[in-house]
Amino acid sequence: DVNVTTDGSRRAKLLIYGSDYDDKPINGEEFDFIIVGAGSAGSAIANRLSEIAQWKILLLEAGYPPVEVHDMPILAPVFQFTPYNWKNLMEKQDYMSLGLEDQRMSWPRGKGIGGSSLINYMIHVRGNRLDYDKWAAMGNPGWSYDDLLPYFMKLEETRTRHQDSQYRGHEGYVKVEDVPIRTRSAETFIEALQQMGYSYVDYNGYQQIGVSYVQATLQDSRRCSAEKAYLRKAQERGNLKIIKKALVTKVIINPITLEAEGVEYERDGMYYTAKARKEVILSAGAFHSPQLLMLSGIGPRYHLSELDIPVLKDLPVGQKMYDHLSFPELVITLNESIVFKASSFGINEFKQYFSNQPSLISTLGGVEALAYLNLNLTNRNPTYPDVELIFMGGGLHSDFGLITRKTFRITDRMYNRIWKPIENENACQILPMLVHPKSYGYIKLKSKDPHVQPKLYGNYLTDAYNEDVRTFIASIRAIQEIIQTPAFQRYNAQLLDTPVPGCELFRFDSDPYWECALRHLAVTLHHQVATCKMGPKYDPEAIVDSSLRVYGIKRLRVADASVIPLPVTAHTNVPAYMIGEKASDIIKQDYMYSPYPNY
Ligand SMILES: Cc1cc2nc3c(=O)[nH]c(=O)nc-3n(C[C@H](O)[C@H](O)[C@H](O)COP(=O)(O)OP(=O)(O)OC[C@H]3O[C@@H](n4cnc5c(N)ncnc54)[C@H](O)[C@@H]3O)c2cc1C
Repeated sequence: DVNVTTDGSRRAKLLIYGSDYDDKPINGEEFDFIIVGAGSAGSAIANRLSEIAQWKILLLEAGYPPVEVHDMPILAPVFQFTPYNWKNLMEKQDYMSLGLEDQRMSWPRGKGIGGSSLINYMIHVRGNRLDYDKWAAMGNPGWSYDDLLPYFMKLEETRTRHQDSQYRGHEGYVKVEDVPIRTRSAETFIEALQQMGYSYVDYNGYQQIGVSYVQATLQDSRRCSAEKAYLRKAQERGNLKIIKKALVTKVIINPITLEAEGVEYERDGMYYTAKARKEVILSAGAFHSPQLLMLSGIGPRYHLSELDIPVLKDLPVGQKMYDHLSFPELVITLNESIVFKASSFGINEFKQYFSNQPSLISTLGGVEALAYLNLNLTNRNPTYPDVELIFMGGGLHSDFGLITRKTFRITDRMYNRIWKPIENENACQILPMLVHPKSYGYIKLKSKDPHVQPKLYGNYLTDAYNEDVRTFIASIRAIQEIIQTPAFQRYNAQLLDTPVPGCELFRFDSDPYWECALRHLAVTLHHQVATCKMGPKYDPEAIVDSSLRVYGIKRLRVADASVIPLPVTAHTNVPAYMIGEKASDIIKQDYMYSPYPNY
């Protein structure tokens, strides 16, 4: 039906690439601001800056506009196999990813108008008060939780049933909803944690420690991407030009004055330039903002010299990168059918979805509930979690190993041994995610050709005191306790005890066994940060100051997840939106007081 619409304004013609945002490349034109990357942060900035009618804004995006099926939350993992993913792989790491194809972890990133918010799982978490208070304490004025709360509230319209209203926004562009369908296994998870003494909380409100159904970045049970939230209306303003399929190849910097003057970009094999009267803002994400800085001569001197890139500013770009690692192997079998099953999925689900009834199509690829626990390992503050537990009312077996496990590159050998035998059983999964890892990786350029992806090093589970492994094992013990609660035992819940192939030599369930299992099957949940770290001038790792200006280069800022200095107790989409909202206000204030802000 070509008239099928999701919001009354767009038609199924969007199934064709690029039918919206029907742009033409421009050459040599001047804009007030050029934003690179239409992802979560870049879209927010484009919207907010274009509120100033006399400013002319250019937003350049390497990927395509979204299509109608992006709206369907259940398809989240599928987009990793499409051109909407940059499809990066982590470099091989010794004693890590032993159960993954070629021992290389998949590190997806969204490529399109909407960025990673087009392919993410829509889990809506802002993080803990102490995350942001740490940022401020590190010498970043204006970034404490109290400073940022107005932005977290401004960006969202919270529609969830349970909420701490005074902490939540109700008029923002990003819509936050409950998932309309829930399994009884998720109810059981909530009940189990309550039996262990945890409260049901709004984890985006007063207290994060506790348990909750997942809050989702959904609008009317459909994906609410950055494109939908921030760009659809804003592009109708006459002063915002969005160009798709525009790969920015470098920032043009005057080598004498060290001022950013514009950018060079490539589209369909042709090269163009655009000039910035005021500023260039990099919002190309945690892999590509550092890549672009380095390609433009801003980065570690030794590394740029290796590639014959003239050095304009020696900064430790990409030298530190934190990420959130998770472990998808903890499967719980149950004796009743209270989980998602592939057999319950059929044409009816589509009918329900298109007639705006609760439907399985609106589920977040199986993610149903979250719990935040303090295991007293990485910190002693009882209000500050060290682990997030992600409850899925199904698992890697639910789609017969055809999609989700392939997003993680789990080998056939692993899948066939662990998950295949339970494909027809009632089973759910709890994934622990380490929120404050001690280990960190880094990024390097592979080539000075902007079309070649950078090299990404995870360096997981390498911290000196093995704290990351110990925290993971403590979280596995916590999950074992959860399974033993009366709530779960009502269903005779059992942790699957098939040994991970390669770890049979260790006694099952011993600490060394779990470490071995982690080194085979731990995977990223795609929250890479800190590659263009924000910090004060005296911080030897800092790339941008607390106004997000690149040290030593005028008229150039970075505003996206790459500036996050330390891992947050969150998935990183909401923090990226917050950074976009805050950056826009900083920029507006700078230029409202003076046309030439004082660098
Ligand atoms: C598979 C997956 C699942 C996730 N699930 C969740 C979740 O459930 N909840 C959550 O909170 N977070 C989740 N995240 C993380 C979250 O979506 C990202 O952290 C967030 O979107 C990052 O925003 P950003 O603005 O920093 O970058 P992005 O949104 O990645 O945007 C960067 C944009 O820049 C463009 N770009 C890059 N280089 C260039 C160039 N040279 N020229 C022009 N354009 C360029 C890219 O194509 C992209 O559109 C997930 C991420 C992934 C990949």
